Amino acid sequence: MTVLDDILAGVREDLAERQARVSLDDLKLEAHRKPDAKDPMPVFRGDGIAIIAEVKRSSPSKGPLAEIADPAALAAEYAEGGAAAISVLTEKRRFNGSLDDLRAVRGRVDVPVLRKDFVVSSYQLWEARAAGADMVLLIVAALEQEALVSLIERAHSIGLCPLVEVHDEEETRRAVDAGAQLIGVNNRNLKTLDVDRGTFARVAPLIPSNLVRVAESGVRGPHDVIEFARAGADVVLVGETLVTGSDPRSSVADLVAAGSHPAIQQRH
Ligand SMILES: O=P(O)(O)OC[C@@H](O)[C@@H](O)c1c[nH]c2ccccc12
Repeated sequence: MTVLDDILAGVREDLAERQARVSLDDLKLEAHRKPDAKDPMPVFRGDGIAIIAEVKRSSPSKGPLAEIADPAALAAEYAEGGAAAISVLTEKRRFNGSLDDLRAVRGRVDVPVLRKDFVVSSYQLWEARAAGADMVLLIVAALEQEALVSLIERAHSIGLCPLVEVHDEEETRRAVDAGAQLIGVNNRNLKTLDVDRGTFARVAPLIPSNLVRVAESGVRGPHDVIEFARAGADVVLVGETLVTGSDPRSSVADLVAAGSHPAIQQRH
């Protein structure tokens, strides 16, 4: 059993509990009352490298990372530093996240918000929209191809922008075939939790150049942003470095500045 299988088993149990408490119809009603979702794609395709900054309390590899007393205040600092979007972990058991964290962040920032979780059912897409998310993560390694295709389509129809996550060549082919427009290459293998920063550069060439490429995980600072940008990233997603650092606003600003370095060739 891989770490991912283990996480997914917990996710399914928690999901069944929520489904027993809140009907899909009620969720849909709540989702329809929300203002329209914000489309992150124009900014992701714009000048410079966009930074997605993550609210991450804990990780399966390291345990607790940071005491985040006020996730909305942290997200506001990220946005002030120039983050193009905010990612919020909502998985409970391994990441100590919640939809309450997402709602709090949504209430504070104007930039698009990503629900970072292990989505296996369209119920979770409605939950995301009802909590005010604009984007949702879909992990190829966690989904059969048919489910991946249908969750991508369903996300679009709800107004959510799916970020489709891969970590090898085969998963990348599946993501492209499934119609993903925004593909995240996770430098961390979710089956072993190992980080290999070479993953992005290896896999990115398989992503057609009209799609948007996101480099995820393992960013220690501006230097890594420049490396991923040189390897073809349009967007870089950063968590641990920001939550464990002392000044999230200026840390994000430094990453944003690195991403507009003149040595980086723009692809779009
Ligand atoms: O903390 P890091 O190494 O900067 O990584 C952030 C993000 O990429 C990571 O949290 C992540 C990427 N894909 C995921 C899928 C599920 C949970 C978490 C993740």
